[in-house]
Amino acid sequence: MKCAYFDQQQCLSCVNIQQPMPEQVNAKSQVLTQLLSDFEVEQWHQPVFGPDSGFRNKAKMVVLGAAHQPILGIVSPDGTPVSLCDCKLYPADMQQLLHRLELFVRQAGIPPYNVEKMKGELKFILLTRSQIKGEYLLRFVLKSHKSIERIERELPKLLSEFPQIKVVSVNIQPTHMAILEGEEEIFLSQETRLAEQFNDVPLFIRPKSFFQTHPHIAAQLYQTAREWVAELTPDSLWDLFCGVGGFGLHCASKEIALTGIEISAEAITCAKISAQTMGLDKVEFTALDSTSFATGRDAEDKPDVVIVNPPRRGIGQSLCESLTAFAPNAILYSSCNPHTLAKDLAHIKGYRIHKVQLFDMFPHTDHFEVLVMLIKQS
Ligand SMILES: C[S@@+](CC[C@H](N)C(=O)[O-])C[C@H]1O[C@@H](n2cnc3c(N)ncnc32)[C@H](O)[C@@H]1O
Ligand code: SF4
Repeated sequence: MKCAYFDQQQCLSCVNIQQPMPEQVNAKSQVLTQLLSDFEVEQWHQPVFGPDSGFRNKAKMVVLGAAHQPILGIVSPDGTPVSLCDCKLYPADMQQLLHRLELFVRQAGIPPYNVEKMKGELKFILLTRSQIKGEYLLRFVLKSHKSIERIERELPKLLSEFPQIKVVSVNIQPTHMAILEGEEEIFLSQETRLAEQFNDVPLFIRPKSFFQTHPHIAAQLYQTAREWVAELTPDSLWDLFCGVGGFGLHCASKEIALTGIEISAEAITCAKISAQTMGLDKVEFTALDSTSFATGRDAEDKPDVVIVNPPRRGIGQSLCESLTAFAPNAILYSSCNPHTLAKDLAHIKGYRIHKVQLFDMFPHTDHFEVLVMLIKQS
């Protein structure tokens, strides 16, 4: 794909953008094969990839420039601010809204936060789009409460032009640190969650809950997990690092019991609403650390299948040892980092690697998602 920002070295996020998608996916497959070369993989499934543009549902824009001329984008490698409202990773309607938000900041007269001078108010604009209805969750990350009134003053006009914006909130991030968001979240809309749907599963997105950034691929990933789990005909499942519940909710049913564990309380709230909407009652979602949850459980308690989908650091040795100890019939490991995946696989004992499939969740970058199915050795 062609990207003028990349060609002019203004944004270098998509390191592989000049390669056609099939070539990118081939290169990723080779990396994965190499990293798993110490293991015997019974079935390699065809990699899954999607369109090269318009796929991303989340924009994290740094607010730069000045109140009379704000810029939503990034600081380019040469230090100048660059507006990324035209970034082709976003669908066309999202690009249009990003432009309108630049105008919003100007009309509201909110001074962008200047990291060097440690002055200004507006740090980031975070925008998430649902693929099911093209609706939006819009968040303003501010240094203090000072500019909330200005946002409230301009908001009705924006919402009348873009009625698809359903949730609006302000996040207060008072520290100077390079973190994206703070503890305090103030809703400026009646609605507090964005409704999404992958396959036939209703999902909900709230501020501060992780959500997959490539709906087209995420839907196929969850569907594949559902099909692989169905082959195992389990009575009970654990979904560890479950986020808003995408994996577990695809695999559970009225008959199959599901326990979902996730550190973020916001995400657990979303998962519970989904389960209720789906009429699943053999489901329990709890906000806990996955390793603490799994440690010390006795074998009586063990589920037939465990799904894990950790952050980039992987599940770690301790959780690998717990899984080895209570030995469920199968483990599905969905990973966004094949390096930590390979390390973790070496620590899970007594399993064979039945299937592996690559999902190109992060096109144009070196990153990708892998789904692995482990079956207990008999
Ligand atoms: C890669 S995301 C996956 C989320 C979910 N499975 C999905 O498909 O959207 C990893 C999740 O792990 C959660 N997490 C991070 N550390 C955790 C921990 N120690 N225990 C439980 N969950 C954790 C994060 O909040 C995040 O939601
Ligand atoms: S993130 Fe957008 S602007 Fe940056 S290189 Fe990728 S496509 Fe281009």
